[in-house]
Amino acid sequence: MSGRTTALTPPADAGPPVRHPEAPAPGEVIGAHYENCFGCGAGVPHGLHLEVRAGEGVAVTAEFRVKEAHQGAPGLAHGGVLATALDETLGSLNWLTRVIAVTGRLETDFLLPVPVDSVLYLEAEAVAVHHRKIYCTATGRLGGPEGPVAVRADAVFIEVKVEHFINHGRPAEINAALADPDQVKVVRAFEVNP
Ligand SMILES: CCCCCCCC(=O)SCCNC(=O)CCNC(=O)[C@H](O)C(C)(C)COP(=O)(O)OP(=O)(O)OC[C@H]1O[C@@H](n2cnc3c(N)ncnc32)[C@H](O)[C@@H]1OP(=O)(O)O
Repeated sequence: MSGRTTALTPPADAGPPVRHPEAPAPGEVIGAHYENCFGCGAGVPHGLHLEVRAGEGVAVTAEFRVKEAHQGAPGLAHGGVLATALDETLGSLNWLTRVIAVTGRLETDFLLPVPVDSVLYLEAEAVAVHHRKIYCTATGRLGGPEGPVAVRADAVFIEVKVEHFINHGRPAEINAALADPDQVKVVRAFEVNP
């Protein structure tokens, strides 16, 4: 055992998440953070193409239309794809706090089958912060933002430095992302505070 705690329940001395003063206004489309991101990028033909909007506090909403390329069983979304949709929505919270963080733990409940062509209405919220750990939760509903919950997740994201990506990412993509003349795109590729 490493001795480190991976629990999804915040410790008693955890604090509230803090919305960055320049976070997008509630209702504003946040947009893709990186065009080659499988979750949100327009450059990935079979990607999820999530459209994420800022919510109140440290919360976001997103919509994901399930396509044929996302099947597991015939006519139904693959569970791993649904977990990806939850993960990507949770990852978008980074842009509201302007903290760079990656998924450490993601625990998912699959409650209802999700058919191809249906729209999953996603919502994610950061609930607590303890040092580098951000505790957050997400749901995906069918039929509308108030519909029945089909999938849900609890997660712990871990704050990292931008070096996490620069040291571990394939150099071709890292160099291309850093070379983009659009500085907002550069910082968003790594969800870094500009
Ligand atoms: C740019 C944004 C894109 C968003 C896309 C959607 C989000 C994603 O999918 S991100 C990609 C998937 N995730 C990854 O690739 C992460 C891979 N893992 C890692 O790189 C490392 O394990 C990392 C950085 C998470 C932690 O490593 P390290 O920095 O050494 O942390 P470490 O010092 O061990 O632990 C720090 C704290 O985090 C906690 N922690 C570490 N790992 C976990 C875990 N898996 N679960 C819960 N807590 C954890 C530790 O308990 C410790 O807490 P405390 O301070 O209370 O003791």
